[in-house]
Amino acid sequence: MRVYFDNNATTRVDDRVLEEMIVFYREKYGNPNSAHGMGIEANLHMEKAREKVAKVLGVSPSEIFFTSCATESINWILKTVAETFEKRKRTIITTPIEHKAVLETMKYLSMKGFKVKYVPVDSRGVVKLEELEKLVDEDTFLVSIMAANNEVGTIQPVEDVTRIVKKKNKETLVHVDAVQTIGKIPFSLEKLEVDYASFSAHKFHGPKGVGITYIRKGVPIRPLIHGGGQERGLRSGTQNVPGIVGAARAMEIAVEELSEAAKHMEKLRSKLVSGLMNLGAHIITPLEISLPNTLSVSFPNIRGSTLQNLLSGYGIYVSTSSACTSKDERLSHVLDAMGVDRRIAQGAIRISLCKYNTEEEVDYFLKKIEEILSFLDLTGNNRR
Ligand SMILES: Cc1ncc(COP(=O)(O)O)c(C=O)c1O
Repeated sequence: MRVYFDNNATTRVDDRVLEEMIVFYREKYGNPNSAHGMGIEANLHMEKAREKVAKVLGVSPSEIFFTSCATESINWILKTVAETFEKRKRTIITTPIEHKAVLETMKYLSMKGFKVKYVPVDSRGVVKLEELEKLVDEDTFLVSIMAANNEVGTIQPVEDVTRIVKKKNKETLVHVDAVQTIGKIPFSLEKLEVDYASFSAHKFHGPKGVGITYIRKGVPIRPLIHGGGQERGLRSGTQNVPGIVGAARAMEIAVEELSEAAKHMEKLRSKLVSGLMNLGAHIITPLEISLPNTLSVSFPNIRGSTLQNLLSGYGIYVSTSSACTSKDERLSHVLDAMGVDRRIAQGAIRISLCKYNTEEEVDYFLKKIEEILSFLDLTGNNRR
């Protein structure tokens, strides 16, 4: 049996998405920037995809730009917005629990002479709004916050964040890393005072290699990648038409089937929570304010990486922290910022579910965890 419980890292492409994409490899493979019939055809489908994405997010198609991944979208926004403000304002604010795509870009900006401020989070991983209010000042040109955390699943009060930021300084712009929201919780930009947002198709049963960037009409932005002037002169490079078509279809499906999928994942997660608690696990994820698919748990006396390896031997795939950093033995920066006890943090594994997971998989997982625990108790190996 193969059990894939690492859906915050990436997801299986939905068959319906794959089916739509294949046509654009086999038949409609024109370059969307070519002036002839095949180019026009590809362009038409790409623009239809842009319209679909815009509709789902409640914005205008002219505010949607396609990139190669969310990491590119985030780099693009943070670096070029900083560049446009360079001579007037130099403070940028974020949180310590962001994805490395944000944190490493912030490090780069700091090296370039920008002042990066971090708003602390509480023990559940929720940003401290009163601290945010204190930090935003006249010099703050951008606040970047994630809508939901990839490691523990905590959902941020994005609406309160934007309200507080704009109240304190109406010129401060807001970027939301919304990568983990689609297909898990309702997320629309329609009523949010957000200026930029980033998404990634491979996180919601779409293909790898497609980032979706929202840039509100009229806000500052410059190209990060220069060349042929695609994406209205702001992101050069021939667009990934099959990927873009797939991304739009995946987003449409994710939103149409959200309530059913969320209920299903929540049900499986509840079963996992009670099963794991019976085995002595410590639940890290703040269940009531988190993504329904995410569960960060820790067992005393077993390293998360050891448990991950043993589970992998049974064909069960979980992660110890985010996929980009899980080969790194250092403690998770997210758990550290939440003030999680070192022993608990060392034992943490992340289970992240999707619509395809089943009760049988949960039962198999719980059975194998129990076997591993009793084996370790018997042998006394692998203890910290
Ligand atoms: C919250 C968050 N932001 C950004 C990213 C980066 O996305 P991509 O893989 O599309 O670059 C990820 C992926 O792990 C993520 O979870």
